Amino acid sequence: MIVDLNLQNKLVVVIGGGNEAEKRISSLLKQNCSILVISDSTSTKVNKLFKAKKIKLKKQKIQDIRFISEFKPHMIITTTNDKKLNHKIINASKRKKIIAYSSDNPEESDFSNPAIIDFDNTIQIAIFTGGQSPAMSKKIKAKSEEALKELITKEDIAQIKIQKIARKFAKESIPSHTQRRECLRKIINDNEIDQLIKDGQIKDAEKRAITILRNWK
Ligand SMILES: C[C@@]1(CC(=O)O)C2=NC(=C\c3[nH]c(c(CCC(=O)O)c3CC(=O)O)Cc3[nH]c(c(CC(=O)O)c3CCC(=O)O)/C=C3\N/C(=C\2)[C@@H](CCC(=O)O)[C@]3(C)CC(=O)O)/[C@H]1CCC(=O)O
Ligand SMILES: NC(=O)c1ccc[n+]([C@@H]2O[C@H](COP(=O)([O-])OP(=O)(O)OC[C@H]3O[C@@H](n4cnc5c(N)ncnc54)[C@H](O)[C@@H]3O)[C@@H](O)[C@H]2O)c1
Repeated sequence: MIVDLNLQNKLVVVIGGGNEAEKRISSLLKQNCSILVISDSTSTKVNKLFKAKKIKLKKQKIQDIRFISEFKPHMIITTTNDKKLNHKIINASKRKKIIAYSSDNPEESDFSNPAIIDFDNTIQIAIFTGGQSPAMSKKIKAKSEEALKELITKEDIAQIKIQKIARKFAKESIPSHTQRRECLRKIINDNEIDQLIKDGQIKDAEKRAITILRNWK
């Protein structure tokens, strides 16, 4: 089942600082969570992220699971090339009811990582084969990305941003769920908003959406 984790303001500990850590960290960076990497050695990319203050880093070889009680993370991702250690960490996380992921142990991890096609940090499309073939996920991602770029336009992304503002306003000003839905649909299908977005007049498109909301009865 593909779900979206809410990691807002949570601490995520990543053990290991190699290739796999890089992949997991780059997904986490989009989540507005704190990231602490603990690893005895780190790749250039991980070092750069530390220098840019995007992540915290502890250069340390993990030998036991004391870091769990020390940092009390919400989630633990272990990416070391030491299978025994990864296993020890995932077992301890489970005992402590902490969400856990191990790069070499999909069966015992609490979640999986699909291949993600991202549009402007606004739309994410996931490709997943249920662990059958990561390489095929990668291939299908590359194929789909080209086709989807034709389908999903800048205008769609702008409309999503307008809808975000409009939904907040609608939740405060229109009490009925059915009416809110109708009003938001009207904004999506409004020709004037559509044209303003196409002309790059995003502020005016937002204003027009708010006018529709204000006049809704
Ligand atoms: C899609 C993607 C997303 C991402 O990683 O973010 C992803 N793997 C990617 C690439 C990739 N990974 C591997 C290869 C080499 C070929 C091969 O082995 O097949 C390639 C291809 C390449 O690199 O070219 C090796 C590998 N992968 C896993 C294991 C462990 C095991 O199977 O036990 C091993 C063996 C390690 C070893 O041999 O030591 C396990 C998983 N990999 C998953 C995701 C999950 C299932 C996803 C699904 O079913 O769709 C799962 C189950 C992990 C999970 O639970 O999250 C990303 C491409 C996306 C992109 O590039 O955008
Ligand atoms: N899920 C996937 O898609 C996928 C893909 C490739 C590899 N893997 C698996 O992920 C694991 C890691 O692969 P990688 O390519 O990132 O390896 P890597 O060698 O690039 O990185 C391993 C990192 O772990 C650190 N480390 C090792 N022992 C440690 C310890 N005791 N304490 C702290 N840090 C320690 C190393 O310093 C290094 O930074 C492998 O077990 C591999 O089988 C999974």
